[in-house]
Parts: sequence; C-alpha cells; structure tokens
Amino acid sequence: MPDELDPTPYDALLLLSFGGPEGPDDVVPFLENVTRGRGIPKERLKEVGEHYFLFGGVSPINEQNRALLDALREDFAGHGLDLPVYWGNRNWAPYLTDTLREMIRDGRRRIAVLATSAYASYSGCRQYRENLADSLAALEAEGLELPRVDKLRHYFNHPGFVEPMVDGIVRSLADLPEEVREGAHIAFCTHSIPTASADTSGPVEEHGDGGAYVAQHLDVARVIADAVRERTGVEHPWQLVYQSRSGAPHIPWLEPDICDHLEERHAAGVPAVVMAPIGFVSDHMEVIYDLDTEAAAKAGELGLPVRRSATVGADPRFAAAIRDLVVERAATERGQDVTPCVLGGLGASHDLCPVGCCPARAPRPAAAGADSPYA
Ligand SMILES: CC1=C(CCC(=O)O)c2cc3nc(cc4[nH]c(cc5[nH]c(cc1n2)c(C)c5CCC(=O)O)c(CCC(=O)O)c4C)C(CCC(=O)O)=C3C
Ligand SMILES: [Fe+2]
Repeated sequence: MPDELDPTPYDALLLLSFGGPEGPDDVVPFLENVTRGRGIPKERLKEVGEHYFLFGGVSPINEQNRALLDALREDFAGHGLDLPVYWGNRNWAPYLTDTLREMIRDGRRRIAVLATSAYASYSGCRQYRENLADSLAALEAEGLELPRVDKLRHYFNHPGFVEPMVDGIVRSLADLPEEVREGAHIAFCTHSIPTASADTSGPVEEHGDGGAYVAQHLDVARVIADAVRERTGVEHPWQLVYQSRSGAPHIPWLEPDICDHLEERHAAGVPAVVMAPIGFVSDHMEVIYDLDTEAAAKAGELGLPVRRSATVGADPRFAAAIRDLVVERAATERGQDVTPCVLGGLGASHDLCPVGCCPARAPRPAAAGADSPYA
C-alpha cells in the first residue's frame, strides 16, 4: 500500500473548465454563454460558429476533461490520496453551479479548485473566480450552506505541465523531414488577449509590458527551449506568438499573430516551424481550428513545413502535478512549510490572488482571492 497523502483541510477537488458544445444544436447557445456582456462583434461570432460546425458542432474540450478526470482519479487512487474529484464549467454542462450544488449535497465543505488555465490573466483567473462567486451567490439564495473554495496556484511552471510539452516538441521536430529539421524554429503559441488585460495581469512594475501573462509565457518558453536543446543537441530559435484574437479591431491585442509569424519566418528563409501551444492545457477548438486548420493552411500556401506539438491533455505527469498542487496547498493551509515544485526564474505564483489582481473592466465579486466576499 502506498503511504496516505493528507488532503486535510480539503474534502474535494473541483476541476473548473470552460465547457464546449457537444453537437450542432449546442453551438449557438454555447457562444451566447461565452460572449454574454463581452462586446464581441457579431461577425466574429458567426465566424467562430463556423469553426465549431466544421467539427460537427463538437468541441473536443469536454471529452478531454473527462479523460483528465479519469487520469486524476487513477493517480489519486494509486498514490493513496483519498479525495473525490468533481467537474464544473463556465459555459456548458456540467455547469459550475450545478456541480457545486451537488458537492454541497454530498457534504463537501472545503474545496480545492483547479482551473484548466495555467497562467495569470483576467480570462484565465479572475473570470473563473467571478464564476465561483456567481455560483456561490446563487446557491446561497437557494438557502444552502456555502463551502469554502480555494483556487490552486497557476501551474505554467510546474514540471508536470512542462515536461510533456518538451516531449511533444521533440517528437514534432523528429517528425519533420530530415533536411529541414535542424533549421526549424519553435513558435510558442498562446491565446492573444487585449494588451490592457495583459498589462494588468500581474504587477507591471514587476513584470514590465505584458504583465504576468507575457512574463510567465516567456519564462516557461525559455525553460522548454533549453530542455529541447538538451534533448536534441540543436539550438532551435524561438519566439512567443499569439492566436485566436477576437474583439473589435481598434482595440490592441497581443501580437504577432501566428499566421503573420509564419509568413515572416518563411520570408526570412526559415525552413520549418514547430507550433507549440503552451498557452493551452488540451487540444480544444483553439488548437484544432486556429493552429491545425487555419495556421496549417497558411503554412501550406507558403510551402513551409510545420508541425503542431502536443498539449498536456490527460498525460499522467499532468495528473501527478495536480496531485502535487493539492497536497502542497493543503500543507500550506495546515500551516506547514512547503517547498513548491517549480521550474524557471519566476518562482511559484501566489496561492491567494491579491486585491485588484487581473481586474475586470467593471468590478464584480470574485471568490477565492484576497478580495473575496466569501470566507
Ligand atoms: C486567455 C484565454 C484562454 C486560455 C486560458 C483558458 O483556457 O482559460 C481561453 C480559452 C478558451 N477560449 C475558448 C473559447 C472562446 N473564447 C472566446 C473569447 C475570448 N477568449 C479570450 C481569452 C482566452 N480564452 C478572450 C480575451 C476572449 C474575448 C472575449 C472575452 O473577453 O471574453 C470565444 C468567443 C469567440 C471568439 O471571440 O473567439 C470563444 C468561443 C475555449 C473553448 C474552446 C473549445 O470550445 O474547444 C477555451 C478553452
Ligand atoms: Fe477564449
């Protein structure tokens, strides 16, 4: 029997994700959920709807979360961590409020929350905390006694998140034709966000332009590029690039876009590019459409060989990293000294988001942070 790991004070883990449509009839209501009050142009929405219809109206994200749940349950059972795992989404069933209601009915009082977003930013952090606050408010209005929810730290620099991505890039390089392999560049890809949200994603005084969002991506990209060099013996030049821009054209978002980057690299004589989607936890629509479909088509037009490396998905090392994050935070909450497991130069990010961290355009209640209205 493995040693028992102590999850005290936690009595459950909640996997908190985005959600996605599971058939053609789900697409429009899903997009309405995503974009409510977000000021996204109608044209952009029609276009994004088409991306989903191209895949039969099914986003892969829910299946991937089910696979991650299986991996987590297997990992916890195999390591003597007795902690039930639940799943709730922001934008599609199972909805967060329904999952939290079920958790309360099951007697869960202190819940660790893992969001399927590895980096700081409004979209990846505070928006999930607002979703938690909204759900808690709804359940309080139903007369239920609220549990305490704690959001686990950003895990972009956890080895269990980084190592599977290194493997994936090494595999993608090996998969390129031999004559272009050595000269290949790596494009580390992540979701573009408005530059104003990037700048406020963590203290600009500390991180400079692009805030914590850009700094965290650059830090992990450097770690991955170094590890790839160690594995292949080749120095592959790299750059952080962006994808999936939405919003109105006059609002500045992070650049360059991956498609422009491929054009620019091709013009500069670069023989091949590996697109490494480090901003995403699994192969969801942003990856299978924006990279595998759109950017791959652009590369095809250019005659530029490209490969897209794997996301962590349900890799057992990622499940083990999540176990580590739970056990680490549990020990911290019990007042013990812990040494967080991290790579790179930034160190472990905060357990508790400080007041005003990654702000929304209009202030709204957000749970699981220093400015939470809940215990
Ligand atoms: C940083 C970030 C992540 C990564 C972190 C994380 O994973 O959380 C992410 C993930 C995701 N984004 C997703 C889908 C969408 N995001 C949209 C819109 C937006 N995303 C934004 C940012 C991010 N998004 C932003 C600033 C907007 C503009 C509107 C707003 O300010 O809110 C829209 C509206 C249409 C469009 O404009 O594209 C859709 C449909 C899906 C599900 C995919 C699937 O179904 O497989 C996932 C995992
Ligand atoms: Fe998004």
